[in-house]
Amino acid sequence: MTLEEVRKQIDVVDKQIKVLFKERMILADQVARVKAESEDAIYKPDREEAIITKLTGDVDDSIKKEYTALIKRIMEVSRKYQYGRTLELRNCLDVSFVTEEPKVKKLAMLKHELYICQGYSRDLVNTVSDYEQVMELIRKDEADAGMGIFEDISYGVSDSLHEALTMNDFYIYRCDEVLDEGHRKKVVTFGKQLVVLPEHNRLKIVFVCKNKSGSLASVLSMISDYGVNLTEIHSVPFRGGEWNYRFYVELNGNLLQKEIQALVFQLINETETFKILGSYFCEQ
Ligand SMILES: O=C(O)C(=O)C[C@]1(C(=O)O)C=C[C@@H](O)C=C1
Repeated sequence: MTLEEVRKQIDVVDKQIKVLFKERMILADQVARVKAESEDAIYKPDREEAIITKLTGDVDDSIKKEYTALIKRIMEVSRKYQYGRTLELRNCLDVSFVTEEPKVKKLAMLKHELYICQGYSRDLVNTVSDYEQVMELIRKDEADAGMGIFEDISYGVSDSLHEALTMNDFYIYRCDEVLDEGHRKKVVTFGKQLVVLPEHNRLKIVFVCKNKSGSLASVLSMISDYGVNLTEIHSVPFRGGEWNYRFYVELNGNLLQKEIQALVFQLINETETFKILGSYFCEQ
């Protein structure tokens, strides 16, 4: 057979797959409706495992892994579709945010970072020695917001600020690039509430995924399935406890967009822990 002839046959098979795929998505929509009514979880790992075992049992070893990958993928896109449909059917995204930036009269910062203070008079900045204290001042309403160096092009990310935001439920709502003696730094402003403005183009998230093969890959392919660009990723091991990692990710998108809401909804439901760390505008 010539290449042309084989390709013609592939085209025929692809058409058949397309018909069946559309039928399957109609069924996925029906599942989503039933589950939206009963408020049942979309992701059912046991059911997926049972489907894989049943279908792959009689498949030749030479294509078993490939077939398993295909079935997994079909169920992944089925879930993606269901998350989007569910959000249309019932407003169940449990993320609260405000749509106005806070007015900042008093700012809290680390003493040794005062030199990067953006747009505020240094006399009005309350300086302390660690981020826990910065956040404590905001909590006690002795400051309206905090500011700190989040990333430095020469030295990397600030683990302590990432950790403090994660552990204290604080959110970034501004990100400015500052040039300091040739070092480019990302300086963020953060506060007690998640602020989402229409002009924001970044969403910072942190998640922990199951410590098993393919978990991180499936989260990354999920992000890509939504057509969302991932602009930064790094991992940090947990302090103490079991050996596992937190993944910090910056996405290109805005929480007011339906697709981003569906992605967040899926991440909340399919990762071990998930948190939004901020929404902001970034020029880069
Ligand atoms: O059976 C279900 O509960 C479904 O939601 C359907 C389906 C599938 O597409 O086969 C999708 C998601 C679940 O994780 C399991 C299976």
